[in-house]
Amino acid sequence: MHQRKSFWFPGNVDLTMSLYCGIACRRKSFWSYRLLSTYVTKSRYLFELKEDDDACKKAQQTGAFYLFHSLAPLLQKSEHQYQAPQHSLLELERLLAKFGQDTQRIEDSVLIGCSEQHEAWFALDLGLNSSSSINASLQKPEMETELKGSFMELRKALFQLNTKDASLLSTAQALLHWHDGHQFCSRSGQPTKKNMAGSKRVCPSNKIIYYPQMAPVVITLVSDGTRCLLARQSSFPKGMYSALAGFCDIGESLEEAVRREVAEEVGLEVERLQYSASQHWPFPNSSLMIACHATVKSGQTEIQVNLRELEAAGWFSHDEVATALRRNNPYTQQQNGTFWLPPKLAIAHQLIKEWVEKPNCSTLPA
Ligand SMILES: NC(=O)c1ccc[n+]([C@@H]2O[C@H](COP(=O)([O-])OP(=O)(O)OC[C@H]3O[C@@H](n4cnc5c(N)ncnc54)[C@H](O)[C@@H]3O)[C@@H](O)[C@H]2O)c1
Ligand SMILES: [Mg+2]
Repeated sequence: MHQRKSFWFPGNVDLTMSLYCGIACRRKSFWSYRLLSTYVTKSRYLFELKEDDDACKKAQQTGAFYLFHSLAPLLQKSEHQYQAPQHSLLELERLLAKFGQDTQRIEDSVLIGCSEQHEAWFALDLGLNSSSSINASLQKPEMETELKGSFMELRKALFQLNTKDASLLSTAQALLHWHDGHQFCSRSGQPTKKNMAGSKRVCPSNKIIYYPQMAPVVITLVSDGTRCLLARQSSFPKGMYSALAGFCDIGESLEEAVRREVAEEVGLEVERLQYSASQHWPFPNSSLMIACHATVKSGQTEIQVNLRELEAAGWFSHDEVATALRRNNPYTQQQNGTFWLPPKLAIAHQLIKEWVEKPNCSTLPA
């Protein structure tokens, strides 16, 4: 889920293949497609499915579907983990027929990715009211029995999924959630219509196009050179402390948002800033978490907690944080009363871990 530091070539992109592809594209010959890297052909295939409703419908024939009920993904338990089962179009049609539903409902599905072999992946919610089908939501317990799994709240399940499923289901849930909340045009009040892939909705009366949105959020680990600042909101699970987070205001740069949020929440001014990584976060609505390290001026470390935003904030030593990372088991720590950190999948955890490994990471002026 984490997008690492390089903006242009994330970790798994083969640079040689990308350069090769550049040459192939300029030649424009029939064999150029064969020279494109797997990643490029996959990206272009997904782009085609978003743009072309017929191609997307065709992709459903050989595609795989992830099922949801009222935004909770269908999961099956295997040993220590949960996994998200896939269903073929045929299996889905049979399931809908068994529950007296028409196959029109499949048009509510959204495209969430594809395999390297171009098997397209879709997500479909069987619990939300359907805009394509007149039938109401399907009964959850009956569906769970039939599907040999359970629809689990994503927030509870996310940390027990493998990285691929966690990322796919977060994308799927965010997209299904967005469609559910954008059924009508805010200008005309008329029902909007989604394209086959679910990458946009259009108002048929005035042609306004609505695209799925994410809110940018900055998350900052503030350090004074030797200690880092962790805080908690009253809504956090008992004992959990995290880095400072906040939504960007309209018109703000990333740097401005970091400075303002730190000032607002703990009354400090940051001096130096370094971008670390980013992450899509589906709760409560889609956010793009942008993680940074920042440093306060030495001697200006007195925290003034904004109690409208936070319950508590404090400076933690390198040893304290390193120890908390090593024993990061929320269940035992809640009982012991010791503080604990967000789970591995959350970008806050990665940011804190990065600081523990390299405490002087904030080097750029804010
Ligand atoms: N993945 C992670 O590691 C991680 C860690 C911490 C926080 N987060 C996420 O970051 C988000 C923001 O953190 P925060 O709650 O401290 O933000 P915040 O400090 O900006 O405070 C939230 C308040 O900001 C206002 N606000 C402004 N724009 C908003 C918008 N677009 N949507 C909702 N509220 C908006 C609301 O009044 C809201 O109550 C949260 O949704 C949280 O789930 C993720
Ligand atoms: Mg905040």
